[in-house]
Amino acid sequence: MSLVQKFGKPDLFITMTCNPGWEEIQNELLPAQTAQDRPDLLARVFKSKFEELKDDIVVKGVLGRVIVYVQVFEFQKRGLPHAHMLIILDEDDKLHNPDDYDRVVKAEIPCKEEQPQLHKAVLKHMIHGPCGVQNPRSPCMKNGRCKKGYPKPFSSETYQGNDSYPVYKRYDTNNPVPLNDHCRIMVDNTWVVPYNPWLLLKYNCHINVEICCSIKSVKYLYKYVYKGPDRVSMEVRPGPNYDEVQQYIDARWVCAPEACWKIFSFPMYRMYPAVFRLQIHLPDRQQVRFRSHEPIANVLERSKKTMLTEFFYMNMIDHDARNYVYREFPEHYCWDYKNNIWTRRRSHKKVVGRIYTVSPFDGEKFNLRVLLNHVKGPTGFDDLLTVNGITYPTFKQAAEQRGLLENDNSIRQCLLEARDIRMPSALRRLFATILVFCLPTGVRELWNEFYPYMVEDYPSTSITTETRRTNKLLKDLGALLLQHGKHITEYDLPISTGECDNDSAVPRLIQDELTVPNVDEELTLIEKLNNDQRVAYEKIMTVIDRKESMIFFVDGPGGTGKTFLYRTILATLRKAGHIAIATATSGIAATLLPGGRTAHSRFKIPLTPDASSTCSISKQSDLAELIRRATIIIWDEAPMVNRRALESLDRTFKDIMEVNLPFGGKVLILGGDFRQVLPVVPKGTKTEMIDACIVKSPLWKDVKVLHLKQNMRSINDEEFAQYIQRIGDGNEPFIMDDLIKLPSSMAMQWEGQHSIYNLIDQVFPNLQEHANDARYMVDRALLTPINDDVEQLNAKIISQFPGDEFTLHSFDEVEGDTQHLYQQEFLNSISPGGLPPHILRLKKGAPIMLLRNIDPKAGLCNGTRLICRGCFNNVIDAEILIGQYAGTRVFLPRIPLKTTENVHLPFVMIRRQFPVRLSFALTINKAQGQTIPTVGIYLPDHVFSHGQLYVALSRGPLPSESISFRQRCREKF
Ligand SMILES: Nc1ncnc2c1ncn2[C@@H]1O[C@H](COP(=O)(O)OP(=O)(O)OP(=O)(O)O)[C@@H](O)[C@H]1O
Repeated sequence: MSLVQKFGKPDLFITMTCNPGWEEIQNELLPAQTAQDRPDLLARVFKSKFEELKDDIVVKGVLGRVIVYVQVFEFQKRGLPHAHMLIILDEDDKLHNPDDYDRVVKAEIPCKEEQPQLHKAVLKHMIHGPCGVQNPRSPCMKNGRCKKGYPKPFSSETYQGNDSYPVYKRYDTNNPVPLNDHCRIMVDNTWVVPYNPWLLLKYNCHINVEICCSIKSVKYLYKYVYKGPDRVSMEVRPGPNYDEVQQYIDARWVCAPEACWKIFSFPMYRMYPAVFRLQIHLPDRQQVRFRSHEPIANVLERSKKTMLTEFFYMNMIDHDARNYVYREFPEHYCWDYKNNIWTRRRSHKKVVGRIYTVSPFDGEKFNLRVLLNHVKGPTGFDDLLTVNGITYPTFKQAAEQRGLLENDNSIRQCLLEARDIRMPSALRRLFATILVFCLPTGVRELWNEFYPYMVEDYPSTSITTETRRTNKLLKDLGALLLQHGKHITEYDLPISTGECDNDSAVPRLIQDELTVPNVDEELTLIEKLNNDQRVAYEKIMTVIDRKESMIFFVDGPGGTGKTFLYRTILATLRKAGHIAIATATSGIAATLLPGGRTAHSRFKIPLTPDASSTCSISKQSDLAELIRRATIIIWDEAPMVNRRALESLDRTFKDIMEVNLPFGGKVLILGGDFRQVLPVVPKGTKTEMIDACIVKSPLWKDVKVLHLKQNMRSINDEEFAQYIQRIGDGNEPFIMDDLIKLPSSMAMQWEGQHSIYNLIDQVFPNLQEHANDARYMVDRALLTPINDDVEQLNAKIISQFPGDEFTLHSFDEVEGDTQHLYQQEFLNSISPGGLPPHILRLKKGAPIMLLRNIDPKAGLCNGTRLICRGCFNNVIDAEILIGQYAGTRVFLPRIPLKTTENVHLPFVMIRRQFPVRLSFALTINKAQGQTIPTVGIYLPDHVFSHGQLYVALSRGPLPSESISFRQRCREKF
C-alpha cells in the first residue's frame, strides 16, 4: 500500500506458472524420472526462468519502463509453482486506453496459418479449464459456476468493464478449434487467458498478463503475501498400543518444490523500491530491548536514540532535512543501525518510508502519527505541539488546530465563522446545506444559537412578530431542504404555526416558476437574434400561439447561440405570464438558463433508466401540476443524455397529461450539438454508446429539427469558425492515421515543461495584478482532457498567484471500517475523480469550481465556477461567477463525499472536505456549454474521446499560440 500510495495504482499483473515440459528440466531427468520426481530441478529452473522474465520486464522494459514491482511466489498443495508480479509503469509508458491495452495483451486464439507457433502456444498454455459443462469437476467450479468467470463473453472490442481488469477483445469467429490433436474438447476465444504474445513465445509456459484498471488488484496480490502457507489436518498414528485413539494435528503443508525453494534460500517475495518502516512512540515511551546481563546505564543510553528522536535531531542541525515529513525522510537519509543515527543517503537506491501503523484506538500515539504525516521538519515533540506560537497540551489539540483532525465541534465552528461575515441569506443556505449533508446532532441548539443571525435581513416592522419571522425562516429553510428531497419536519426544529408574511395559496413550486427574475437584459435579446435564430424563434412561437403540440430539436454547432435562443424564448414567455420550464442535462448548462435546473432533478428521472422506467412524479403532486400548467419545456444538451431518460419522461408526461401524444402533447424544445460529448454509458461498448443516443429513440421521428449555423462565438474570425465546424463534422482531413493538424498559428511548440508556463502566461497574463478580479477569472481557463493534468496545472498556477495560501485538509475514512484497517495516509493519497483533493490549497481571489449539487436552484451545482473571497478552518466564503446568480455570495462547509462505483476502489471512501477544486484549469467535459473568451488548451499525449477536441476549440475565439501539446494528439471515436 505504501508503494501504491507513492506511485499510484499498478498497471500490470503478471502470473507465470512453471512448465515441467521445459527442455532445461526434461534434459536433466534420469531415465524413468518425471518432472514431479525432481522438485529441486523444478525449483531451480523455475527460479532462473523467472529471473530472466524479470530481467526482460524490469531491466529491458519490454512492456514499458518499470518504476515499481512486487513479486510473490506461490506454491499450492498440488500443482506447479507460480510467480505473481505487480508492475507500475513510468508515467510516459502508462496504458491509458483500449488501444494501448490491445498492444500489450491479447485474449484470442491467433490464426493457425498466419501465426502457427503462437497458435500452438496459446492452445497449449493459455486455455482455461476446460471447466463448466465440459468438466464440472474442475477445481475452479463452485456452485456450478467457474470462479474465474470462464467462458468470458465475446466482445468485438476491448473496453473497461466494471471489474479490476478490462473486458478484452474476443472476436466470435464461429469456429471453435480442438484443444489438441487427440482431444475432442473444442475451444474458442472465450476460453483464452489473457497473454502477451512475445512473452508467451519466448518462455513457452503459462504467463497471464492482465491490465489493472483499479487498485483492487493490489488486494488480490496482498492475499498471496499474507495468506500464509497452506494448512492441513493430519491424522497421527503414534503406534500399535494407541490404535484405538485417533489423533489429528494441525500442520503446515509444504509441498516438495516449496521445500526445495526454501532449502535453496530463494526469496518468497521481493519488492522494489524497498519499504523502510519507521519507529513511532510518544515522548519517552520508546521500546527498549536489552539483554538480562546488560548494565542499566548502557540500556538507557542506547535507547535514547530512536529513528524518531534522531529525525528531530537532524531537523535541528540540517537545514535540508526540514523539507520532508517523517515518512519521506528515508528517501534522502539512511538509518545507521549500528550508531543509531541518520546520515545523508549517497546512493541512488530508491526507498519508500512508512511509519508503523497505529490504530485510532491508541489515542495520542495515533494523533502524533497524524502530525508526523503532515508536518515537515519538526524539531521535537514540543515543536509538533506548538501551533501559531501556542503550545497545546495534547497532540490531539495540536492536530485539530492545524486542521488535520476533525474537531468534535466543527459544525458549530463552521456556523460561527460564517456568522461573523454577516450575510444572513448565505447563512440560511449554509444551515440548510449542513442539515442535508453533514447530519449534525444537536440541531435545536444550533438553531437557537444562530437563529438571530439567520433572520437579520427579514423586514422588521412593528407588525412583524417573532412568530412570523420564525415561520418565514422555517419556510425558507424548508424550501432549501425540499430540493434535496428532505422535509423540514425530519429535523428537530420548531413547528411552523403557518402564520407568515407573504403567504400564498399557490404551491411553492409553481410560485417559484412564476417569479423567476426576468431582468431587462433578457428582454432585449429578442432584438439581437440573428437570421437562423429568428426563424427558429418564430416557428416555436407560432406553435405556442396556436396551442399545438410539437417536439423541436435546436441543432447548432458550439457557439451558434442555442442558449441565447432559449433565453429569448424564456424571457418572452415569462413576460407574458407563461410557465416555461428550463432544464439541461448538466448542472452547468442549467445555470446558464434563468430558472434552469438539471432535467434529472427537475423531473425526478431515474439515474439508470431502462426500457420501462418512469419518473417518480405522482399525478397529485405540485410537480405534476407545474407540468400541466407549463407552456413549454426546454431541455438543453439533450444529445448528452441516454435516450431511455427521454423515453421515461415521455411516458410520465403522457400519464400526467392523460394525452397519448408524444410528451403528453407538450411543446418540448430539445437542443444541443451531436458533435460534442455524447451520452456516457459507464464502461459501455461503442455499440451501447450509439444505441443510447436520442436519435435512436422511436420518439425521434416526431422531432422537428431547427438549424442554427452562424458561429456567434467566433463571429469575427470566419476562417476559425469554419475550421472548428470541419472538425466537428469530421471533415478536417487526417494527415495520417487519425491525426489532424492544428493550425500552427494556434499551436505552441512543445519544448519541454517550460512550454506549460508559456501557455499559462498566454492565458493568464499579469496574473499577479488580477487576484480578486471576478471578470478576469470568469473570462479565462485552461482546458485539458484528464483530471490529473487539471490538478497539475492548477498547482502550478496557484503557486504563482499572489496572497497567503490556505491549506485545508480532508478527513478520510472507509465506510464501515470500524477496525480502521486502512491507513490514513493511504486514503489521503487517493484522489478519485469527482472528489476534492486531500490537501486543498486555496488563496483569496482564486477561482474554484463546485463538485456537488449543493443548491441547483440558486446556481450552486456540480461545475459552477466561483471565486474564493475568504477561507477559514471550517468554511469557505465564495462568490458565484457564472449564470444568472453571478455575484451571489455563498458559504461552503466541509461535507462528507463518497466515492462512486466507477472509481474502482475495493471499498467506499468517505472524504470530509470542502466540495471544491481550483478552476484555473478545467477538464474539457466540465467546460462544455460555457463561453470562455480566453481559453488555452493543454493536450498531453492522450487519445481523446469523441468530441473533446471540438468542445475545447469551440469555447471561445482562441488567441494565437494557445494550444500546447506534447508529442502528438489525436481524436478518436
Ligand atoms: N444573436 C446574438 N447576438 C449577440 N451575441 C450572441 C447572439 N447569439 C449568441 N451570441 C453570443 O455568442 C456566444 C455563444 O452563444 P451560446 O452560448 O448561446 O451558444 P451555444 O450554441 O449555446 O454554445 P454551446 O453549444 O457551446 O453551448 C455567447 O457569448 C452569446 O452571448
